[in-house]
Amino acid sequence: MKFSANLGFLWSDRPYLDRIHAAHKAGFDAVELHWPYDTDAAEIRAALDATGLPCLGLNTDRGDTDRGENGLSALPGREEDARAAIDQALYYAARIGARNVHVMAGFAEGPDAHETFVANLGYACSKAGETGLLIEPLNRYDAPGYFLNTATQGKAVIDAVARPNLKLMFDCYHIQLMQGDLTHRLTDLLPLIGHIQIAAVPDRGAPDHGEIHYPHIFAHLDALGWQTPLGAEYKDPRPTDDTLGWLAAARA
Ligand SMILES: O=C(O)C(=O)[C@@H](O)CO
Ligand SMILES: [Mg+2]
Repeated sequence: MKFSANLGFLWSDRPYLDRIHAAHKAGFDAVELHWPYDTDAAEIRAALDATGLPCLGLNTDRGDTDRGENGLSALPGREEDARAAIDQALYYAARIGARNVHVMAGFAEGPDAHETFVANLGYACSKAGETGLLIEPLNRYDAPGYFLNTATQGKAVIDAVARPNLKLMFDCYHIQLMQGDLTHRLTDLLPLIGHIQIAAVPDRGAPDHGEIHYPHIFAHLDALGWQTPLGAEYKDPRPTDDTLGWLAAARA
């Protein structure tokens, strides 16, 4: 199994460029970013080229975080802002060679939000070119009021958009908190999944403790033929270099 370092969380005590080199030194196979927009894309690209690490993805801008926004694409009436965020993410992704853009839904509910999300995702699919698009259900404990909460709802949105370049970001941490049954769900949804992330449940630490026995998940994904690096997206109180025993164990 291969692994991607999510540099939104791992080594978050240092600048993005240093995080890429830290991930390389630690033996990760890829990296992924959250919101790298304050860092010059050419510099990120140079660090990726220097390390040989592919970048698996980044997120659309959240909007006005001072007002608590966490994505714009499911917000009725905010289509112009949502599409500007999609354009910005696709442009940045193309410059650094990122494989995917995660289009963030935001805090919204109801049929109008669903329709808005579907329309904005349709726009993103038309503009994405070679870049893949992802949507990610977030759990209700960390993100109460977020539009997209379950893999089941994610599938309904993907079915409604009906475009081959839109897939599900299956974050085992969020799905375990909302629905569980990870083994069957990964099997059933595999054709729709574009990226998989991991963290311990419920504390979102390194994937070496808690409710999810990750050696089983890794073996299961291996048996299913999954090859894309799994995104290590965890927040652990220890310095990142001290949390990587799970990575060594998975490699053994
Ligand atoms: O929180 C997560 O999980 C993510 O993957 C973020 O990129 C989106 O909030
Ligand atoms: Mg995630």
